[in-house]
Amino acid sequence: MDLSGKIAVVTGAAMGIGKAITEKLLQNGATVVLLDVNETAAKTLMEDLSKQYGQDRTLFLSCNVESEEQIKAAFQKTVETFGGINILCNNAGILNESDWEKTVSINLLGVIRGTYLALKHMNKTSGGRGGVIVNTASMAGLGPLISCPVYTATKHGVVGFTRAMSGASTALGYGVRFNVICPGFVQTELLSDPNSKMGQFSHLVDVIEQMMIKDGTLNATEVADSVLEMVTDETKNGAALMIFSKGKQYITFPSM
Ligand SMILES: NC(=O)C1=CN([C@@H]2O[C@H](COP(=O)(O)OP(=O)(O)OC[C@H]3O[C@@H](n4cnc5c(N)ncnc54)[C@H](O)[C@@H]3O)[C@@H](O)[C@H]2O)C=CC1
Ligand SMILES: CCCCC/C=C\C=C\C(=O)C/C=C\C/C=C\CCCC(=O)O
Repeated sequence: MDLSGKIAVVTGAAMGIGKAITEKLLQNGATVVLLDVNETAAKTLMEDLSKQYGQDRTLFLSCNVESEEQIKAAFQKTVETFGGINILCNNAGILNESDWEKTVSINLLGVIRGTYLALKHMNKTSGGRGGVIVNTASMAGLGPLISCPVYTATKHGVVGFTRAMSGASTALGYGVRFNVICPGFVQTELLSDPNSKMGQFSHLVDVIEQMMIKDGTLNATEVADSVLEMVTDETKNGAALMIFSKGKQYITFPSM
């Protein structure tokens, strides 16, 4: 899939992995709409991006993925400005075991909200042009991060939702591919101040630190390379890609 002229929407685009995905898609010719709640970080990034890629290749819209109304308005604005949506990266996520309902609302419900609302514009059976949706899960979507049970649950949910949507989209002729990335530890803000984020499980931080030392860490650009692969490789549908510091591997799930 050639990305020139393609319209991509990235959630949680102002920082970390979302920022790296945005830059990767721009480098490869796409136009990118950045959605985020952090207006300060987004505005600084936008100044940079418009200098590098031109004002007409990017648009920032303040959008909280907890709000159906805000996502709907952001997609509507995207379609009015650029004519459609070809690519959606549901990437926004947090780690907060104390406010675990917010973690579910952003990490899992945000992906579901984003997907259903984007399909209204992308689904070929309702006048859309088809395309691809790539969701950001985590290695914690495949195995337990013991200090973060709710984060783990949301990421398992994202993996399951993506795979089921891939099957549904194929069966119903939506023309939309669905893939999911499962990165290991990535050097971003999400890893900062773990004690405060793990709530009642903060005494397990040492165990996670040992895991991190053993497994190593990725940088966000390495993760974005994998997103690009899943966007452009049209043979990938329903794929889950594990990304770790020593390489990457597509997951084989038991057949049902
Ligand atoms: N950093 C890591 O070790 C790993 C992160 N991930 C996942 O990658 C995704 C991105 O995380 P990072 O870049 O690491 O974190 P980050 O904290 O650096 O960036 C997250 C971005 O999402 C935005 N955001 C947060 N809540 C939002 C909301 N309600 N609506 C819209 N935007 C919102 C933030 O403002 C920020 O720009 C998350 O889904 C995370 O779970 C997955 C595996 C490992
Ligand atoms: C210094 C403490 C770091 C705190 C960790 C914070 C965030 C982690 C975010 C992730 O998405 C974690 C990524 C990878 C590890 C997850 C699970 C590993 C389980 C895999 C297994 O062994 O089965």
